[in-house]
Amino acid sequence: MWRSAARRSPQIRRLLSSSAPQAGAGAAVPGPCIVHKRGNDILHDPWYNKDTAFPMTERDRLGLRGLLPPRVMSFEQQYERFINSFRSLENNTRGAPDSIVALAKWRILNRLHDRNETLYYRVLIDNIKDFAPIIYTPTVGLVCENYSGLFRRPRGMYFSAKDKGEMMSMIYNWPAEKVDMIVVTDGSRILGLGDLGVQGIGIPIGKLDVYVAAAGINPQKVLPIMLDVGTNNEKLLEDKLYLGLRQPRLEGEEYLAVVDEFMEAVHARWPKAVVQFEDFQMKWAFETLQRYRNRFCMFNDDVQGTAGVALAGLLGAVRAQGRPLQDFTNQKIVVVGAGSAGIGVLSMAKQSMLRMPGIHRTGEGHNQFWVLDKDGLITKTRKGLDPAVARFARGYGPDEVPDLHEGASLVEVVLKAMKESDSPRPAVFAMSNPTTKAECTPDDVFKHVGENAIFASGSPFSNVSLGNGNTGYANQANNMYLFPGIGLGALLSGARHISDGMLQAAAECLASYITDDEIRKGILFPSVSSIRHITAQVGAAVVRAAVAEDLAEGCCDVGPRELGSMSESETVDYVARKMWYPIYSPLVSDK
Ligand SMILES: NC(=O)c1ccc[n+]([C@@H]2O[C@H](COP(=O)([O-])OP(=O)(O)OC[C@H]3O[C@@H](n4cnc5c(N)ncnc54)[C@H](O)[C@@H]3O)[C@@H](O)[C@H]2O)c1
Ligand SMILES: O=C(O)C[C@H](O)C(=O)O
Ligand SMILES: [Mg+2]
Repeated sequence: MWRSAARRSPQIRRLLSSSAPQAGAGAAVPGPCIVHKRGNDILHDPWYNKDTAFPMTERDRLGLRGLLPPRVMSFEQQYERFINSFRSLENNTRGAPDSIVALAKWRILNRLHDRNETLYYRVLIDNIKDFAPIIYTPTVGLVCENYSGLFRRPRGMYFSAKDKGEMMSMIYNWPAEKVDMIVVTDGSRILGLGDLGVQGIGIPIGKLDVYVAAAGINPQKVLPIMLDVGTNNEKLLEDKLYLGLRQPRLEGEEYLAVVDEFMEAVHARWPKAVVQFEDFQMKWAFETLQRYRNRFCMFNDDVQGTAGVALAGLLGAVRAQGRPLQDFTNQKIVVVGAGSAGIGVLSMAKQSMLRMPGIHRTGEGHNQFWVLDKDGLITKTRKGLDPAVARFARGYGPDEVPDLHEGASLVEVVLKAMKESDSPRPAVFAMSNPTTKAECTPDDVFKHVGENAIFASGSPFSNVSLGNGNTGYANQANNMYLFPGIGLGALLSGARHISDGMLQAAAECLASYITDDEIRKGILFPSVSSIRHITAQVGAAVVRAAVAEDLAEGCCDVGPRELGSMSESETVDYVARKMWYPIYSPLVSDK
């Protein structure tokens, strides 16, 4: 039933294998790179720095002779040296509290990032499964919580409420001439940790590291951004070390004026940059998405990226039950949390159901969704509902469960709404991040729901041994499987904006990635180790959808007509070839 053409293409596998030097680089021997500086300035620039790997000829050319120890190390030796020190750190911190170990690992990677980007991104790409939990979820949450204390040097840009009227010129302070990918937050809802104000900058940094590792976006062309409009976090406001504005958050028109000015400034300098909104509290997540999505090439990852990943997981759960995909329209779905993620998931699930062949429902009369927030089940009697949530409130109708009331608890909803469920494989997705905020663990699920359950979580967990040699799979349902491909596809297609069709194509591509055999075992998502391969597929699906909808304007010297004439596999090859790959280039000084 399900094609996995993507997986079976040996040509693409070869092209993208992360150990091959030509992977995504387009050439085994890199071309020279012109550098506008000399001597120590080069050693202190992580983009050009090669540490002890500068060959003697280059040391002479660039005024480096004598500034480094005489021995020239190879890239492979430097790589091994780093991995060895990382492994000794692991050994030396065994038994220490988890948070201490996590921060120590983050520090060693962060120091390499500050010093030598080529080596940093290569170790990240090659070890993405081990290192993603450090530079991304869950450790990035801990880093954000402790950001003001951990701060050593800035990364990215900071626009604050005090910069009103200045942003159009400030944007030119960024040293890179070209920026392709921006991730911006206002720090108001950092993972499940709440309002962390300026400290939320760790999230755009982590997301963009994933962009480089997964989508091969050139790290010189990424820009993490913090919009500091204040914080309502009392603890931070009182913290003497807090590095952000010590004022309550701007609200209403004042808030929107800051975001408007920022978006105009970005657009003026880099009209083709893709902007990803990340970790905005719900009201602003929806409002800014509506406000900008038809004017700029932007998307909200928590609403739209998450929705696609959850949809791929839900479709996988239908397949795991041995049912045809159309059966998705009969699945009962309970969503706990009526925020940007939960409502995003429901909207996309509903859209996908309505697109299924033979489905002509308007959605009003047919409702197999139950949504709860911190006050329990949401019904139409709830006062002051956000319009985005109101669409999913329970009311009265043929599909209503008569004895479920406003504010009913999760236990009541599951026991009553699911009473008649005949699902042989119930699926539980504990999507909240970081690990400490997960709704439940895989151990809980396989113990209480049964061995046939299907489990996924936002933060990584280990698989569970079920006895008799069987494994309960702990899938990671994280938007990292989609946002890199959405951003890359939007960039390479030169899309004017990011449409629902492009997002749907991304989700369907991810859903079709997994084979029937894997699905039967309860594996819903591929291993994070294949993230570059997945992203090439997702990116290509997004490019093709943009072309089909006539939204593509092309990128660099590849116009919409050429994109449109590419076959499916040629599009994947094209996307893969566009990926940057870390390799030392010969440096030539123009000074
Ligand atoms: N796995 C992923 O890829 C992914 C993507 C996006 C968000 N998330 C995570 O999902 C969580 C929610 O994100 P969001 O953007 O929807 O946040 P949000 O702040 O917009 O919404 C949170 C919602 O949860 C509800 N809630 C809080 N405590 C609750 C409780 N005890 N019981 C029931 N409902 C409760 C709130 O009422 C609100 O409706 C966060 O932890 C975030 O990190 C994960
Ligand atoms: O950052 C993540 O790991 C996923 C998601 O964007 C979140 O906000 O939790
Ligand atoms: Mg997020």
